[in-house]
Amino acid sequence: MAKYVIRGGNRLSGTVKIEGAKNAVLPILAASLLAGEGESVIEETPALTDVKTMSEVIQGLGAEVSKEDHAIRIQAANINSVEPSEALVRKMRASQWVMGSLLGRLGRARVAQPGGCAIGSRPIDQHLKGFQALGAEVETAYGFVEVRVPKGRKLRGTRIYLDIKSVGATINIMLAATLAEGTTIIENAAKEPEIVDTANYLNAMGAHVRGAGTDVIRIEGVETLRGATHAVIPDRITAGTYLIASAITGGDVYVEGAISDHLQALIAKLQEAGVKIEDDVSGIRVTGGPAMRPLEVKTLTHPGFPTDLQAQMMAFLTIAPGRSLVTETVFENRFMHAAELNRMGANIRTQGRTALIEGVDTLYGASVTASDLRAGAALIIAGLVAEGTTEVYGLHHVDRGYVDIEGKLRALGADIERVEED
Ligand SMILES: CC(=O)N[C@H]1[C@@H](OP(=O)(O)OP(=O)(O)OC[C@H]2O[C@@H](n3ccc(=O)[nH]c3=O)[C@H](O)[C@@H]2O)O[C@H](CO)[C@@H](O)[C@@H]1O
Ligand SMILES: C=C(OP(=O)(O)O)C(=O)O
Repeated sequence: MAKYVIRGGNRLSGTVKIEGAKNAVLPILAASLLAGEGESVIEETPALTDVKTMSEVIQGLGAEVSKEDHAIRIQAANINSVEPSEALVRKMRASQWVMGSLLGRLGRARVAQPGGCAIGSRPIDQHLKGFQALGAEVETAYGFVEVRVPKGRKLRGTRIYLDIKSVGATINIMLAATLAEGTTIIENAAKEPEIVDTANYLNAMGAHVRGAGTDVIRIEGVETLRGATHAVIPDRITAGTYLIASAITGGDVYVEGAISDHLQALIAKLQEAGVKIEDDVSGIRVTGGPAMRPLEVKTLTHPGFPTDLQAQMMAFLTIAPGRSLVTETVFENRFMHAAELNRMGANIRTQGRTALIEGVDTLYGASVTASDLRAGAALIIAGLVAEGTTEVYGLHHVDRGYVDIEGKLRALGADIERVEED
């Protein structure tokens, strides 16, 4: 079992470079299955376990996949399966996105049903509602979802209103609709930058997707798509994590590659807490901190405050003077880090979807466990300022979304090491 050992108290300073976004490269790899001809080259892909898993998922379906440096090359002409490996699908929820691509390309997909996870039950009813509206038959049985275009028919474009602004459903429906007959309009679509990036890749493949990044996405179906070269956008959640990590230590860090437009909600909140933020075309500089004032933070879909930065923000607020309030509106159970932060001396009370944080003067090192990816990031952030030594377990979660976080934090001056235990 691996753990991070962190001796808190060092101020971070220097430059950290941000890699490609996990949540963009995953749907883009799924989208690459839509290419009936030609090679796709996906550049700026981060070396994460989730990216490896998605590469294995599409490889298992017959795609030829090779990796060189930060690029992944995919040839999807000879897809020969509509059933991704159950073991891989169960490892990672994002593999649900191959459903949209396989349905669009081959008219059928059979995919293991995702279960709930540490942050909520996460149903996929909106994905399936969209596929049905496009004319697919949907059957769920024996732990699998099967979606199929009836014999002799094609997917037909239509108007789909999402009851919930779901990132996953917006992308899955967009993927299937690219090769449907006629025009699909997704209303109440999610607007995350990763959806825009996926749409940009689809358009480079020859798709006609307009409006990604707004509430209404319009997709005019085309006959075929071909491979394309695309560079993935920088990871706004990783960037936000380093901004918060620097701020809690009162540091001075330049987050290279971070796009301030993608991080407006976080930047506004850090500024409200008294942290100084400056941005230029190449990145964002954060100076000062920790928080001088408490905050009220409510997670929302983009451009609201991202749920994927909620845990890290909560860690930041544990030592903010006064009483902060965090409300989680996206996932129903995303506070498991609160109890672990309390083990480090924080004073957090959760009730339903709200967490009340009474700022304390000092956090103390403890042995804590990450329940999910961002909980892991939050515990590392707390460890950076805790008195004494913090041990963070559950690193397989952290490896899903952060490339060499210990090396990057060490380069900024943190005392952190990864220790492999028997
Ligand atoms: C790989 C990836 O990109 N994951 C991101 C994606 O997850 P994901 O795509 O799973 O998140 P969604 O936007 O779909 O989920 C938002 C909310 O809608 C609910 N819901 C969703 C679909 C559905 O059919 N029915 C339904 O009820 C979910 O349970 C959740 O409560 O967006 C989330 C919200 O920004 C991020 O936290 C995740 O990091
Ligand atoms: C929740 C996340 O990812 P996933 O949707 O893959 O679980 C995340 O990136 O914080």
